[in-house]
Amino acid sequence: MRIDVVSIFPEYLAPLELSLIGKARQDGLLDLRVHDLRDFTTDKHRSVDDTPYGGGAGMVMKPEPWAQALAAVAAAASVAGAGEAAGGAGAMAAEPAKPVLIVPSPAGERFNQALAHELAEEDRLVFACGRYEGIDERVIEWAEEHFTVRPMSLGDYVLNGGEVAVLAMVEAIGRLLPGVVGNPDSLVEESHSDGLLEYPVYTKPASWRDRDVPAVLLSGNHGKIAQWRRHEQYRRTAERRPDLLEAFDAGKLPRADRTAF
Ligand SMILES: COc1ccc2nc(C(=O)O)sc2c1
Repeated sequence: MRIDVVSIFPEYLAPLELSLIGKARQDGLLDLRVHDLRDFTTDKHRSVDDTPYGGGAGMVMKPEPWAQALAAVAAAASVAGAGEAAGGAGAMAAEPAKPVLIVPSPAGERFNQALAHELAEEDRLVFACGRYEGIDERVIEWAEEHFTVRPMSLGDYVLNGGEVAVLAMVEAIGRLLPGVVGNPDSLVEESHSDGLLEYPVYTKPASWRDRDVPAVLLSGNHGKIAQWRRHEQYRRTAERRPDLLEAFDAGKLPRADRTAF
């Protein structure tokens, strides 16, 4: 997968050079490139914002730098994509699918684990990090010609810009790519992988500050352990995220067990 991120604060994306995502980049599992929006300005002040039409507080990001930056990214990525799609030199170049352009925004669709899995299947993702009061809306309209545009939000709160949302989304998506996480089994039983929150985990010592690990986990009875873990998932989800439980089919657990917590 190739990911391009455009931002006026490229250094904000430095954490993506660390840990699992950083290693995935070094191992060639993820081709992630960060671009400075100011490199696509033409004035001596490298300006990227201006006052809002209609008045109001704050500034709005100018459309032309964004169009220049996104067109450059689309062109570069499509060259790479065409090569891949055509199976190398000599073959007829297949028309690559339009990259997905994710625009972090409080006015976007809510990002979640299902979307992380969906986006992890894409060949290319482009992220446009807004700042100030946002990006001139005409950029989003124009971008539809070159991208599948998806405004996306981390949650019902407002950040100062898109970079923090991109850090979270790139980590959530990148860790799902083949080979990034050492043991792919660890992706199976984590929160939201099956619609429920994950069960509690414990390690040595078996007794710590007068608190003992649940005895079932020391029993060696794998059937009982699986049953206990499943029950804990339901209990935690009911306590902390009843909204998820509503979305989760009650038919997967006999009614009698559900009333147990
Ligand atoms: C101006 O760009 C912004 C501003 C706030 C904001 N908040 C987000 C969120 O996901 O909460 S994304 C985002 C982008």
